[in-house]
Amino acid sequence: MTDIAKVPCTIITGFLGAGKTTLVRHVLQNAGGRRLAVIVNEFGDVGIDGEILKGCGIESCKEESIVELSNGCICCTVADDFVPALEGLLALAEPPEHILIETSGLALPKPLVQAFNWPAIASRVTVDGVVTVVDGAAVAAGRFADDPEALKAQQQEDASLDHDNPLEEVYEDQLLCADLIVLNKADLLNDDDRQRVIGEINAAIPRAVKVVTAEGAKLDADVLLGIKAAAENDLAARPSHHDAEEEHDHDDFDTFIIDLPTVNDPADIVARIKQATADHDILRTKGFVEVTGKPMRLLIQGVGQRLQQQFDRPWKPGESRQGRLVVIGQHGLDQDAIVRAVTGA
Ligand SMILES: Nc1nc2c(ncn2[C@@H]2O[C@H](COP(=O)(O)OP(=O)(O)OP(=O)(O)O)[C@@H](O)[C@H]2O)c(=O)[nH]1
Repeated sequence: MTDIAKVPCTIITGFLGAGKTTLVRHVLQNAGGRRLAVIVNEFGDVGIDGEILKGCGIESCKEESIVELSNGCICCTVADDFVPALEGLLALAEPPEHILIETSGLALPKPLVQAFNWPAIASRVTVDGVVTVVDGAAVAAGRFADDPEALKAQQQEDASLDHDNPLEEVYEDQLLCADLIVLNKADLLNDDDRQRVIGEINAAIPRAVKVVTAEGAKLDADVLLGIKAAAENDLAARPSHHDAEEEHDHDDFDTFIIDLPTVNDPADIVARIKQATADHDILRTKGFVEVTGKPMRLLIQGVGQRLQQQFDRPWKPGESRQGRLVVIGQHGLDQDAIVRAVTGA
């Protein structure tokens, strides 16, 4: 049972680029009168997600209600960052009625749920639900499954190898913690793929969890909020690959930022990022760049080889127009080669 005196919090998790920020933005824009606040955590931050959310254009959604945590993955900075951020929101003159917490795409949600049992906050907040956003197209393409050929080669080399696929582990941890799963990017799935992916998700979770399909993460706030799971009291039902560990790290993944030169034609930089993504198996790119003669900056979002770009807002007076691109991939990225490929230098 959820204690009605506690402020409900919804944790929105899901792998890199699944559509978490898109979902949070949609909820903010369709809040149905709820006073919401957001804590948003980015891995490899150039402040893209926070800015997208602050630009939601809703009058009732004040900037002070959107807190960015960019000091690493939220699951590892609970004491230093997350708990103080939550306390800060609760101390606002008009405290939120519901808090959305967007984790980074590499965060494990369970340590965050556990944090709700910390004495400093335990009596004041509860996890209303863990919503896991899934990139349907990425799952359908086998992004998180083991590559059978690679696995065979690994095992031939060392039969005792405890096989470990970091992408799959993060993805599964996020599924296993869920109270609701949003199968997003339905526009990129045919009916057969959708059924297959739903079947795979259900098979991966030992308890019954509802899966809803969405495009652009457009779901009614009433579906997402008010689940009343009190997940912090239900940790045993949410197994994690990292249960046995005192601490975990994110060494399996690399991130770095590339300074981008001003471009004359957006098509060139987009083509270069696409090529670098393909050549180096990059998981996620996001950032912005100045285009010669344009008063707006160009926002670039890449999830695997699928790239989207749009002029998102005018440059602010006095603002640095230095373009920046965050690159995230599995450990071992060839940073120098990627910088050369993207900048054309
Ligand atoms: N085709 C398609 N693209 C989508 C959909 N939902 C989101 N996207 C796009 O996917 C990209 C990533 O979306 P985000 O909402 O930023 O994903 P995220 O999970 O917050 O990403 P990280 O915070 O980097 O992990 C953006 O370019 C979105 O426009 C969808 O339903 N269909």
